[in-house]
Formats: sequence, C-alpha cells, structure tokens
Amino acid sequence: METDGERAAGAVGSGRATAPWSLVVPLKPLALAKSRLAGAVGPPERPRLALAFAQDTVVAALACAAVRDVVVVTDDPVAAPRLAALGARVVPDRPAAGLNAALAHGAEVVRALRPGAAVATLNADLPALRPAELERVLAVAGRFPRAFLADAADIGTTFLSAAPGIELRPAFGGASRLRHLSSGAVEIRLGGVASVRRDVDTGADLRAALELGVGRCTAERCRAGALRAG
Ligand SMILES: Nc1nc2c(ncn2[C@@H]2O[C@H](COP(=O)(O)OP(=O)(O)OP(=O)(O)O)[C@@H](O)[C@H]2O)c(=O)[nH]1
Ligand SMILES: C=C(OP(=O)(O)O)C(=O)O
Repeated sequence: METDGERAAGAVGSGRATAPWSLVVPLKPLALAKSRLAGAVGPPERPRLALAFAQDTVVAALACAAVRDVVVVTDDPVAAPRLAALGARVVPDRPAAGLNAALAHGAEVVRALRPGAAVATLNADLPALRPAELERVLAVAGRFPRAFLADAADIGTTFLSAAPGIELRPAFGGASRLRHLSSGAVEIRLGGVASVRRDVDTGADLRAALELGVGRCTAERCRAGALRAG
C-alpha cells in the first residue's frame, strides 16, 4: 500500500504512479545559465534560450512512460513557475553550493517523499530529448546500482542514476565522464539515444540539436532568430 509520501510524489507532474523513475533536473539562474552560448546568441536571447531548453527537457521527460515525476532544482523566479506549470515539482537550490549539491538535494527531496524511488538526474539543456530514447536509457540504467550516460562529446555526463536505496554521488562539472566511471557507476553504451546525449553548451551544439530536431519552445526561439548565422 502506498504511503502518504508516495501518494504525494505520485501526484506530482503528469507522471504515473506505477512508473519507477523520479528525475532530478538542475537549472542555474537563467541570467547566469549557458554562458558559453553568449557568442552564438545575443544577450537578451541567452536566458530565453536557456529557459526554452529546460522547458523542452521537462516536457519530454514527463512524456516518458518510465518517468513518474520530475523535480527541478532551481532558484530562478521566472523558470520556476513556468516549469511547475508543465507538471514539474520545483524545489529551491542550496545557496551558492553548486551543481552537485543541487543534484544531491533534489535526490534527497525525492527520497523523502518516496524512500524506495529509483532516481536519475538529467541536465536541463537537452532540447532535442525524445521520450522513447530516455525510456531506453532508463531501462538499461535500471539493471545497475548506479549508471550514467556520457554527453555527445564523450567528455561530460548528461544522465546519472541510482537504484532504490543507493546514493546518487553526483560528480558533474567539466570532464565528468571519467569521474563517474571511476566512482564505480556503469557507463551506458547504447546506440540510438543521441537525443539524451545532446547537451547544448555552444552554438555548434545548438546546430547539432536542431539537426536532431528540438522541442517546441527551442524551435520557436530559433525561428524568432535566437541563433546568429555562422
Ligand atoms: N540548480 C543548479 N543547477 C546548476 C548549477 N550549475 C549548473 N546547473 C545546471 O546543470 C546543468 C549542466 O550545467 P552546464 O551545462 O554547465 O550549464 P551552464 O552552467 O548553464 O552552462 P555554462 O554557463 O556555459 O557553464 C544545466 O542544466 C545547468 O543549468 C547550480 O549551481 N545549481
Ligand atoms: C556539467 C557538465 O558539463 P558541461 O558543463 O560541459 O555541460 C558535465 O558534463 O558534468
């Protein structure tokens, strides 16, 4: 029988009560986010695009059949209500503690509501994310205590999971693929999941994401001319 916490967690977002995974999505304040895109998009567009990436990531994550709920960790006053309106549960960040503290905090929030949750983190800059590809990654991740997916460049990480009862131990930042590998997490090597690996840090990354096909919010911003030619 479900506990109150489990019922509360199940009521979050559009996830369904039988789906195993709770996802934690971290989002920096939009004014600071995606600084490496500054050369490719104008100053007013950079935070708008960062929000669009997060919206498309959350929409696709919530549309994944294996996802029960999505917790966004952010202090951004514009993004928080927008992402909550999509069905995410939004929790405040840890003050000035950085990405890994934000992720650990999000995982704690999930487990406080649902102690037996399988938890995975997903970066908020995956505008091409496809629900079916995420489902395939989650199916493989579910076989291991901890697992991760390298980013498209094979340097960083876009996804890290922890089975029920297992601590997440996030080690994101820069070249995190090797850090996650040496922490004992299993690397998921799977074809056909390019959208889950396609994080967007630069203009070239954004072009690559557009080639894969991005979600509605990012597509609208790019149609409105967010991406400079070149
Ligand atoms: N909640 C939270 N999220 C963070 C923090 N730092 C980074 N993130 C998020 O972590 C994910 C991966 O971060 P990056 O790819 O480095 O994104 P970014 O920091 O916006 O990009 P740059 O400014 O170019 O470094 C993105 O979803 C960021 O929004 C943090 O301190 N708190
Ligand atoms: C945060 C990471 O990388 P980037 O800032 O390059 O997206 C990471 O992959 O751990």
